[in-house]
Amino acid sequence: MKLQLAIDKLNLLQALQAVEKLAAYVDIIEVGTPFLLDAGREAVKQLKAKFPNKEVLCDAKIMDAGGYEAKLAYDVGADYITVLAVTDDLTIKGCVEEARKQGKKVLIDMICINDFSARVPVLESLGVDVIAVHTGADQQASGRTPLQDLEELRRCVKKTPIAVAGGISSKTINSYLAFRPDIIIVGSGILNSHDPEKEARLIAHAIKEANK
Ligand SMILES: O=C(CO)[C@H](O)[C@H](O)COP(=O)(O)O
Repeated sequence: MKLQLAIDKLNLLQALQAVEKLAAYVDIIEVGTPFLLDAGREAVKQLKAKFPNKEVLCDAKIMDAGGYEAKLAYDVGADYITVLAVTDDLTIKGCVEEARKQGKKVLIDMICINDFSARVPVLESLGVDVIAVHTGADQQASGRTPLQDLEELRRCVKKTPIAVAGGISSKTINSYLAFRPDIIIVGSGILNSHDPEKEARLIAHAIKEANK
């Protein structure tokens, strides 16, 4: 089980400084969508250059032009790109083909998918590397969490690694660990905490215990 740190609301300098302090606890560094809009591919490039032993995920939330957009991210050092499960299968296929060419990975974001039992087998047949349930920031504001979605994804998936994102913190992590996701994605839980290092340590410790 890996910890992915989602960086959404920092600028590039703040992100480089934050990862410097948190790197010991983190397996995957996520250039979140708002951060990508703010800093562009330079964020992926600089984080990969500064932390070559970490995986870097570019949360481009691709919706069209799959192969082309995936290549833009992989070419600057991304190990993973994200593509939305709601999009056309051809877009996902384009991302997977580019990933296979470059030895990289595709993470599918299930945001706004309601029928998991219909969509998950198709995604698995397309050869995606990770399927993630995700309660978005706007959905979180209405009180939703990704816990039930994770439970359902665990039931529907046959072979693909799974991930979970959406408002997770050290206080709630154990309920998610019970479903054994392969990647736990945490953003605001760590970066908005009054002590980000302590929060990252607590979460990494919970994951380490679950991995035993
Ligand atoms: O993809 C995202 C927003 O679209 C976030 O990166 C993801 O939800 C994790 O952040 P948080 O833990 O703050 O919810």
